[in-house]
Formats: sequence, C-alpha cells, structure tokens
Amino acid sequence: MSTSLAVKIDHLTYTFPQQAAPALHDVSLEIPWHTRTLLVGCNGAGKSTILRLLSGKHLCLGGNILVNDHNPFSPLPLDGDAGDVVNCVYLGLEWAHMEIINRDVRVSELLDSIGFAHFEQRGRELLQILEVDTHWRMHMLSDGQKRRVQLVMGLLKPWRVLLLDEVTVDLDVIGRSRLLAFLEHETQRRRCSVLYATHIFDGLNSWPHRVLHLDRGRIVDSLALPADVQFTAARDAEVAENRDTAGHRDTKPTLTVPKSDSLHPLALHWLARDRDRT
Ligand SMILES: Nc1ncnc2c1ncn2[C@@H]1O[C@H](COP(=O)(O)OP(=O)(O)OP(=O)(O)O)[C@@H](O)[C@H]1O
Repeated sequence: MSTSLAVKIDHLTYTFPQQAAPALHDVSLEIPWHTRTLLVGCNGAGKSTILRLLSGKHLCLGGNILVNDHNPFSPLPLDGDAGDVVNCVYLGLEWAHMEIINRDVRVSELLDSIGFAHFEQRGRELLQILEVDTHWRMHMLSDGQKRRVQLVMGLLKPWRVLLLDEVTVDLDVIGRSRLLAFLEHETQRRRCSVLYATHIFDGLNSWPHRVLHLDRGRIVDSLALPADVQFTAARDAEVAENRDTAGHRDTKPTLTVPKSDSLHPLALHWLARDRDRT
C-alpha cells in the first residue's frame, strides 16, 4: 500500500502501569518517507517509549499511531514489493542480553536461521559494511562485535520504518560512520525512513532531515535540517536562538550552531535548558 507518511502519531499520551505520571504527553508527529529523524533528550525524556510504541512493544491506548498506515500493535509481518519488506524493525540494547546471543553459536547459523540466503546480496553488503565474519562464535565476541551482528541481522530484511534505540553506542567510529552512510543510502534508494535515538552526536550534522527534542515526554523542539539551523564558522561560538527585530523569541525560531561535524553543541544547549526548567 502506498501512503504519503512513514509515521503518523496523533495526540499520543502513554502512562506505564504502576506510574502516576505519563511518560509521553500529547505527542503528535508526522514523518515523511525517505527521511532520517533524530530523537534528542535527557535520560528518561521518553525517546525509547516513543520508539517502543511505534514498534508495537507497548499498546497505545491514548491517541493514535500509524506506521506505514498500519497500527503497530497488529502489524502485518511483511508488506509490499515482492512480499519481502518488513513493515517496521526496532533495534534496541536489550538484544545483547538474550541468552541465544551468548551461546556457542556461529554467526552463519544465526544468519541462516533468519533467511540469509533469500537476502544474500543485501546480507553480503551488510557483512562488509559492518565487518562481520560469519565464522565468529557469539560467546567469544566483544560487545561491539555482538552489536555488529545484531545490526546485520536486524537490517537484513528490507524494512519500511527502522527504529534505532541507541544501538550504535558500542560501535567503533568507522563502523558507526559506515552504518550511518548505509542508512542514508537506504532512505535515498527506496521508500523507507529511519528514527534514531542517540546520545552520540558526532558525524551527524548533515545526516538527519529533522531533529526532535523531547523533554519530560513532550516534543519541545522540532528542527528541519538544513532549513532551521545555520552552522557558524566559529567553532567556539555559542548556540544562538535567532530572534525577531523586537527581540522576541520567534514561535518557531531558527538556531545558529557552531560549525563542527557534530550536533553535540545543539544537544548540550537543549539539555542544559531542560535542566534549567526543573
Ligand atoms: N518499563 C517501565 N515501567 C515504568 N516506567 C518506565 C518504564 N520504562 C520507562 N519508564 C519511564 O518512562 C519515562 C521515559 O523513559 P524512556 O525509557 O522512554 O526514556 P529515554 O528518553 O529513552 O531515556 P534514556 O536516554 O535514558 O534511554 C521515564 O520516566 C522512565 O522512568
């Protein structure tokens, strides 16, 4: 089915069982196809909760969520094209703690069990990008090597919407940079979109189309790149919110951000503001 949006969230409020306050308050969001969106926020801001709701891991009772026009809680396993496209893939940190992952099992066995042969060309590209050796035995791998295997497995089948929840945290810089380039290429060459929650901002300032800032369960900033952000030449400059001539903060201000290949100054600016609000 062809839709104009990858993700549509309307007035989503979500409260975990046994919690008094909602983890997400009245979140509305539209994510177009062929885009990459970055989620930025303090620990506990609600990034994982949004991604997990989009993946159908929690049931949404307040509001409405559509991922490629499907309710994520009753997803179709495969959709579109030759029937080989997964609607939504969520990759989070918990994978590395699964028992099977830490057993004496070869990477090739894991890949075969999820249909590597059927996606061989794509699989070989991912093995090369992430430098994974199919002879590796899982119980002998470092955390970063296990993460690479997780990514090869998770990205093997083409997806419509990819939800990355901090899974690049233990990749080395080359692996992370190649992965980001692969995802950029994916969103350019086929109808798909990526949402990526991270605390690592290096190498990201030309990667996302949109940067969303969450604070205590609300989206408090949403910037389109490059339209809403000017990167200054001076690396030691402060982040500045551009104001109108009367000095009022615009309802939708653009920002000036010190030039570096990192969105770290922007994240620091936002999170420091969140701390000031408490
Ligand atoms: N399983 C759970 N049960 C109860 N409350 C939860 C649960 N998971 C998260 N929360 C609460 O929901 C809020 C949002 O958590 P979430 O994991 O979405 O934050 P986050 O932005 O992903 O943080 P981090 O950067 O630390 O990963 C927090 O206040 C947290 O305490």
